[in-house]
Amino acid sequence: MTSTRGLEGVVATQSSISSIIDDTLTYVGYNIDDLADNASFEEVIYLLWHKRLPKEDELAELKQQLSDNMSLPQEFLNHFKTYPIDKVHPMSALRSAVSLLGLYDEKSEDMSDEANYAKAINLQAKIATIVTAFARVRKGLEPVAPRADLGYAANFLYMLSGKEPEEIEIEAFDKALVLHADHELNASTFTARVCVATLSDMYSGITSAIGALKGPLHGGANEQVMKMLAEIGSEENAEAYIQEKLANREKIMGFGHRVYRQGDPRAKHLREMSKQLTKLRGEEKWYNMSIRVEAAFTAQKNLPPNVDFYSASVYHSLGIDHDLFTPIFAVSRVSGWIAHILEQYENNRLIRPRAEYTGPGMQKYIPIEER
Ligand SMILES: CC(=O)SCCNC(=O)CCNC(=O)[C@H](O)C(C)(C)COP(=O)(O)OP(=O)(O)OC[C@H]1O[C@@H](n2cnc3c(N)ncnc32)[C@H](O)[C@@H]1OP(=O)(O)O
Ligand SMILES: O=C([O-])CC(=O)C(=O)O
Repeated sequence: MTSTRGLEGVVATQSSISSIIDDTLTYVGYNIDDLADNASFEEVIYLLWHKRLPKEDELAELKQQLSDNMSLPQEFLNHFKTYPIDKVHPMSALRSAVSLLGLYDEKSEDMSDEANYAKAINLQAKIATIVTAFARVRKGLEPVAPRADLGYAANFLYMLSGKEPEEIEIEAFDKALVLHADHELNASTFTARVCVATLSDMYSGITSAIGALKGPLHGGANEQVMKMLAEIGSEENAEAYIQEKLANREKIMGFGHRVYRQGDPRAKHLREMSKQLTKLRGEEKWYNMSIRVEAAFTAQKNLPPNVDFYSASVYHSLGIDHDLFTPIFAVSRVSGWIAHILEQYENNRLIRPRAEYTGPGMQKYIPIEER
């Protein structure tokens, strides 16, 4: 029995949700470039959950269901406010809050299709409210209630700032949500599938997935990218900074990928968005710095930027706190996690691989006084 480090190249399941073939990403057969340019996040949610694009009335119904379920129960908010949330990372708060959400759902253990769909809507709708409420409560501000007349992306930005977002902000944020929604069997999606393959409930699956997304080798990289850009500080420092990090054999966050070889197709969209938004804000330095970091890094290592690299300067330009970048990834990716959880339930088998044992051979127990 031999093992493969990090399960590289191992095909662990079948899925008809998203594919990465020859560096091309598709959701249910639609190229991500096509979706990024044309689809709204709500359309993508529908696509991932139903494996087809919605008709107008179906999309309207989904939007209504999300809107109807966005508000958090007052008891939940009261409980949430008792956390020491000014001291914790928002991904830790989100992980615990999603777990808590399960306690407020009387049907959390009901495994019928209807109950699972209701859980899907509840999670997708409320995750935006949880992240934005957290962001405000930790600053001593009251949460802002969602507005029924706003779409998902607009509502997120509105609940975060309390101000009606500009059209360009809504479009950029919506596109970022589309780009992050699903990604085949990435670490957090695999985690969600492993969890629910024991026939555990959807809240448990999403809570586990949030824990996996949090790490800096996965979704947590976007926050680290912004930290790096802030450390670099000015465009002229980019090359020297990268040289020093590489000389110390440190990883540069936002570069490299387990599956893509020529590059992550999502990065070019985020690069363009970063260019536009930093210009709009008069803060081109973040884009210019990112371009110089990319050039300096790729001149040394053949590892192109991944989805996390340019999303950092995009979210920064939208005025979002840096430690909310990964929770925003979760707000989008929960749509993909849910699709994979539903697919897992549909044709379930326990996921239980083997380990190649590398410990000592058979030993005889030695009584404690003789050791
Ligand atoms: C949404 C997402 O999850 S996208 C990924 C987000 N994560 C990051 O951006 C973190 C930085 N990148 C990385 O750590 C990696 O590229 C990963 C985790 C994404 C992929 O990792 P793996 O496929 O396991 O590759 P692994 O980490 O083994 O790297 C292979 C080699 O490339 C190097 N390498 C990979 N990524 C980087 C990087 N970002 N900076 C410097 N070197 C790197 C490694 O040091 C290693 O070199 P070595 O063979 O000389 O030791
Ligand atoms: O697929 C991966 O390993 C990581 C990734 O890019 C994602 O989850 O979007």
